[in-house]
This record gives sequence, C-alpha cells and structure tokens, in this order.
Amino acid sequence: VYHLSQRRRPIFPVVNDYPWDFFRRKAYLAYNQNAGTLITQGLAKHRGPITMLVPGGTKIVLPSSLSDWIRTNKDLDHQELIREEYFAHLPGFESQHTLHSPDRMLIDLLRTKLTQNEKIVPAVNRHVDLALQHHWGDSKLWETIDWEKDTTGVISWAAASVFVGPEKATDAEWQEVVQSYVREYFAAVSELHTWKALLRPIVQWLLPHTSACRDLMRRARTIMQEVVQKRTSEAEAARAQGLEAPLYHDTVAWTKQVPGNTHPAGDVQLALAMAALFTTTELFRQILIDIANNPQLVEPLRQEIRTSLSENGLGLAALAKMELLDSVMKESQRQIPISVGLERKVIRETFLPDGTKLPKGSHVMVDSSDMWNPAVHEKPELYDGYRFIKRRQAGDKASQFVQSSREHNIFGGGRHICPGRFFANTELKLCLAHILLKFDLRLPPGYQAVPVRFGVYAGVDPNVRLEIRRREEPECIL
Ligand code: HEM
Repeated sequence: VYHLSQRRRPIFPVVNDYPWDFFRRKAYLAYNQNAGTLITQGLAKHRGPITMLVPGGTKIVLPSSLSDWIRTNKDLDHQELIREEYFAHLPGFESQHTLHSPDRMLIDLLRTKLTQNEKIVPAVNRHVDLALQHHWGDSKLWETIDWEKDTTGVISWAAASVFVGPEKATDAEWQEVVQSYVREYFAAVSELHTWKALLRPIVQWLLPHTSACRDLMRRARTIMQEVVQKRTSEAEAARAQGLEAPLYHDTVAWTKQVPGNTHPAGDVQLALAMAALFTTTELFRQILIDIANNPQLVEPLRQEIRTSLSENGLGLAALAKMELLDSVMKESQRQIPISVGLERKVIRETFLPDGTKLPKGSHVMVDSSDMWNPAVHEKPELYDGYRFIKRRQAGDKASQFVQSSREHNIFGGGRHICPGRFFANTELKLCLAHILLKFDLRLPPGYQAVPVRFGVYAGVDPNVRLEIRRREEPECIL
C-alpha cells in the first residue's frame, strides 16, 4: 500500500498501519480518535521515533528527549510548514502569509513591542471591563453565558485594544469581521484539506468558507484603510496647528513605523486575530471551567489579586505577583490534551543525533505526553491549581506560565517560540482578575467537561453551560 500511495517508504515504524486497510479508513479513524494513545504506546514499543498516517500524508513523532534537538536545528522550520498546511498562498488567506512571512515583520513587532510593554496595560484593562459589561452583563441573578460568543467576545475586545486601537476595538462591525474571519478561516482550511491538492485551485472558488474569507478580507482592508487615513489626517491637522500628533500604543501605529513594510493594515489585523484569538480564548474557557470546578481556589485567588494590586498598582509588576493565578493558568493548559508540540518541516536533509536521515519535506513533531507523565508530575490526572507554584517555590526554573520547557511545550520553543505568550499572559490575568473580583461562577451540578480531540490536536468542551452572576458587593479596585 505504501509503495502505491507514498513516494517514500516511512523511515520509522508506522503505528496506524492495518492489514487490508487499502483506503486507510481504519488508519485515519485511529488517528482522529486516538492519536495520543497511538503515540504513547508507539514510542514505548519502538523506543524511538514513529510515523503516523494522517489524511494527506505522514507525520513523524519524535520522543520528548529530542526536544532540544528540534528546538535548535536550523534545518527545521515552523513557518514554512504553516504556510503550506494553512494555504497561505490562496486569495483570502493573505493574513496567514503576513503572520508567517519570511520577512518576520509581525513576529519581530510582537517580540519588541508586545512583550512586557507597560504602556498597553491600562487599555487592555479598560477594554476587559467594557467587554464584561457588554458580554457578561450586570445581573445579580445566575445566568448562563453563550459559551462560544461570550468567551470569544471578551478576549477579542481585550486584544483589540492593542491590536486595532481605540477607534475600532469595541466597534460591532469590526468585531464581527475579525471574529467571523477567524472562524471561517479555520473552517476553510479543514474544508480544503478534504480535497485532493490538484483540485484545490478550483474548489477554493466554490467552497462557502473560502469565499467568506475573501469577502471578510476585503472588508477588513477597507475598514483599516479608513483608520490609517483618519490617523494620517489627524497627524497632519495637529502639525498644521503646531501641536503634537496623538500618540497610539497599538499595532496600527507600530506597523506604520516599520521601514519598508509591505503588509496592508487589514492583513496585519487579521493575522493577529488568527494567531491570538482562538488560542487565547480556548485557554480562557478551560481556566473558567477549572475555577468553577475548584471553588476552593476562588478566595485565595481573590486575596492574591487584591494584595498584588494594592501593593504594586495596576501594571506588569502586579500581574507578575499573581503567582497562584499564573499556576492555575498553566495547570489549565494541561487539561487540554494536545498530544504534540514543536511542529516543523524539514527544509534541508538533516540527521538525528543517532545518524538517522530525515529527508527534506518530512513533517516532524515532538511528543507532549510529559505533561501527564507520573514521572514528571505527582498525580498527573488531578487538577491542582497549586502545582506550578509549588514547583516554582521548589526551585523549578521553568514553571511560570510564559515559560516553555521539554515537559510543557504548549508555547513551542527555539526561534519559533510563541512571541505572543507575554501578551496572552497579560490579557488572561486581567480578564481573570476582573472576573474573580466581580463575578461568581458555577457549572451545573456534576457536569464533567469533556475535551474534544482532532487527531493530535484537542479543543475545550464546546457544550459547557457556564453560569455567572455579578457579586453582591463587587470589588471595584480594577
Ligand atoms: C494561550 C495562547 C497561545 C498559545 C497556546 C500559543 C501557542 C503557540 C505555538 C505552539 C506556537 C508555535 C511555536 C513553536 O512551534 O515553536 C505559536 C506561534 C506563534 N504565536 Fe502563539 N499562542 C498563543 C497566543 C498568541 C498570541 C496572543 C499571539 C499574538 C499576539 C500569538 C502569536 C504567535 C505567532 C506570530 C507565532 C509564530 C511564531 C513563529 O513562527 O516564529 N500567539 N503560538
């Protein structure tokens, strides 16, 4: 079967190869439903890398002992993999090209401007407050939030305060464009993957999600052209009157300062939304589930937030002092069962430390099961909000939320490590501080959230009915 359907014979043992499975139905079903187990058992059995058959090709999974090798190897690339797998060349998907452009404009911008930038805190804080009023309301009676819309909305407004800036952050049309684009984009990518590569250049014009992306991309470009134009006129008017032009602390202003930038402002915004919205919202949802399921954490968290804010004022120092919250956030990452990290494409033939050749074009990734490994974590099956603060106090140097390590590689590593993780940290801590001080949360009695699995990836339970109410005496220190 391999010789007919694969150009190359897999170098490592295949873990989902079954007799008489000519069309790979069984192989793909096993991958979709059970990738985590296939990986753990396969790595244990073969004591080395394994191959998985996946729709459209094969993926090589390396044991976590090779994390450092992958992290530092220059023959492996993350961006090229993403550009290819997420169809960055298609019309309507230009934002993916901007996000993973070889010029690294946006990545460098995030690294320099969005990492530990004190100036963005007040705007994010204000927008979190506005977002909670808008999406979560003022009721002191228990109400069920719209799990998809009211979690995405909060994160999207908070991020927009720094991405698009004050003119559009809470604008209904802009929010609709951005949030719909991210939804349509991921749906379009999944839809396109079900078609043979040869047919994609044709079907891309006919499929509803791909068409929606093109339309939303056009709208984003038009809206952003107006924003840029408005700011230019504003600056000219100020100059004409001998005044200083207004100062903005957002990606629109920062992108304008990049010499020779060729990415349209609309593309930059959709690129940011694509990288930041789904990832951060998913974790936000998981943290809300875990806090609701662990009410004993609420008072200690509230106390920590009050103390950090009263001793440091609102700013990065206060957020850094929220160590229990930091630990809770990292522990919640462990509840989303993503089986791999550090996905890379081999861009030049390269060799594993034992001399095995990895051919150009291979797709490699690293096993993430250390996150649930009893040799790494005591009682890994339990949710322990204090897990990472205890490790930190015991001297573990990689137990903070923004840190990535071999045992916990949710933010990747090496030169492609997520440049948005500091911003995600700021945004999530501010959202959770507001929520903890102003709301009570609960889940229906006995509700067990069940994550969904898509092959090696996973998502938070989409059917949660989270109930919220404003606290009787909300603490207005934020
Ligand atoms: C909890 C939220 C987030 C998670 C779990 C996450 C996770 C990741 C992961 C796993 C990677 C690939 C790293 C690698 O393979 O080494 C990545 C890359 C990236 N992330 Fe994030 N991310 C999050 C939030 C954000 C945010 C808020 C932004 C933007 C503000 C962002 C921007 C990016 C960009 C631009 C890249 C590409 C880096 C490169 O290719 O060099 N991410 N992220």
